[in-house]
Amino acid sequence: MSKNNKNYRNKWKKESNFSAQHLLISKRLIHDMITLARIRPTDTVLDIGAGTGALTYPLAEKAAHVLAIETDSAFVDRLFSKMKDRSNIRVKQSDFLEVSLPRSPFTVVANIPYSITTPIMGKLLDHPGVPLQRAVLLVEKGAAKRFTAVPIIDSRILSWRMQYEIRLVRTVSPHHFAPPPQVDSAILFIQRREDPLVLTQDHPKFTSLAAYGLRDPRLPLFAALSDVFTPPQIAKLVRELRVNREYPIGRLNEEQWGTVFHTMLQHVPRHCWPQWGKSPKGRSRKEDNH
Ligand SMILES: C[S@@+](CC[C@H](N)C(=O)[O-])C[C@H]1O[C@@H](n2cnc3c(N)ncnc32)[C@H](O)[C@@H]1O
Repeated sequence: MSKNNKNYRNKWKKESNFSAQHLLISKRLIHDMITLARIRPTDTVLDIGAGTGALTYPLAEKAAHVLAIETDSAFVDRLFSKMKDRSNIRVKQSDFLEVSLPRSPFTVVANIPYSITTPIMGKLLDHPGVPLQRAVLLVEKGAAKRFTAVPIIDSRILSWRMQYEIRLVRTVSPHHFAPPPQVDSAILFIQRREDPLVLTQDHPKFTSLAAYGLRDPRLPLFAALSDVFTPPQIAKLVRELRVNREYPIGRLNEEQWGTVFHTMLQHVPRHCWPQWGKSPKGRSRKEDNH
């Protein structure tokens, strides 16, 4: 390491006490993220892990309100000292995972702490009643790939994607940050679906079906769902899905899962629906052949 780099690292270490504080230093990237978020003058925007405000201040120029959440007290002091003339910024020194989310529609634009990416995603996306409209997040590239993977073999991610479109916009190299992280990052774009594939009130039923159906994503569809649907129902279902009964369940897309779910709601007696953490009771072969 060169002497300059060493000095820089030591200085940085003194300033922060958390090794994942990779601050954004690319004006271009900040501009691109905010443009992607299509902020309107009436919007409320959350900046999760605001750091020294690289995103917070430009966001405040576009939005009605910006809520900057940050745990590090040194960063919080800097955020306060720089916000004098900005009355639409609220700084909250808090763990994001402990914060109450707004009850009215909001957007998130953030370079989040990578160490808690999945808990952050879960807090934003697990409950469709949370009025998140859109999010533009910088995350580790590996995580972005996992959230946008095709086929979808993770039932929690599938449940998110029934409510939200999730897209990996582009890879971001480490030199956009100081200090640079050891991994590539990516811009993740999350947009609430105008027509969700599952209604908010049905979401818990869907998450139970998804967890059960994807318990082994390699299973052929007829075997994976044999406790839920009767053989004639499976035969009709696979025709609608335009696949054959041997098709691995882990290869269904979001729209196909929507069809499976709505067929279950319509034609399968309630006592045969999977319940969270339990196997379905099983279909008796004598049951009606809808
Ligand atoms: C990757 S840095 C981003 C900083 C800033 N947004 C930027 O782009 O320059 C992540 C920030 O999240 C903060 N942080 C870490 N854990 C947090 C948590 N649980 N809640 C809120 N902020 C957290 C860190 O202190 C750090 O400032």
